Amino acid sequence: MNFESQIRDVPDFPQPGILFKDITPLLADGPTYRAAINELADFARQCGADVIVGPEARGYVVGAPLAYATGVGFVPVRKRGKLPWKTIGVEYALEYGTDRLEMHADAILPGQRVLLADDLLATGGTMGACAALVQQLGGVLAGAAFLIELSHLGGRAKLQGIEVKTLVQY
Ligand SMILES: O=P(O)(O)OC[C@H]1O[C@H](OP(=O)(O)OP(=O)(O)O)[C@H](O)[C@@H]1O
Ligand SMILES: Nc1ncnc2[nH]cnc12
Repeated sequence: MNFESQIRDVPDFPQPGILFKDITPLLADGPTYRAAINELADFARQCGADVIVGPEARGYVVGAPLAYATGVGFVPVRKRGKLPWKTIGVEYALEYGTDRLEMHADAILPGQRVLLADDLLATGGTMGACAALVQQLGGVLAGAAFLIELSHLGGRAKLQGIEVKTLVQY
């Protein structure tokens, strides 16, 4: 399946100098979206994932169908102030800005095998923060799955020791 042909480049979004990788054409094409999730689901099964963790918002369009496909649960990571229950949180840096990510304090059980999922790995700030949240709760990082990797931004360095699967690399 040619995933790359369904990813649109948008220069200077959301700010000058950023080449934004727009996945909405891929999501809008049913067979391509399904093939992408199926490929990442095979990886999730190989990792022996007990639960999928994904950050808002685009992490949900990868993480939630992966959870459904593999029959495990999904845990949302949200930006500050959005989760209703007791949370743990971590500050993180993005390719364009900084923010705080939070997870419910009871979301992961100690020893659970966690697969991290998102649409895109850039600097690794988001996934590094998700990994830190999982580790704070005693989860085991079983792997990390993405549609896209921007290799020149070196995000894998923030996921050392974790098996990483990406479908399209730039
Ligand atoms: O590897 P990084 O440098 O952390 O960048 C990747 C993250 O940036 C984007 O999310 P964004 O924070 O723009 O939020 P969104 O999903 O709500 O658009 C993307 O969906 C990843 O989560
Ligand atoms: N270049 C990029 N395109 C789309 N999403 C991103 N998240 C961080 N960097 C991005």
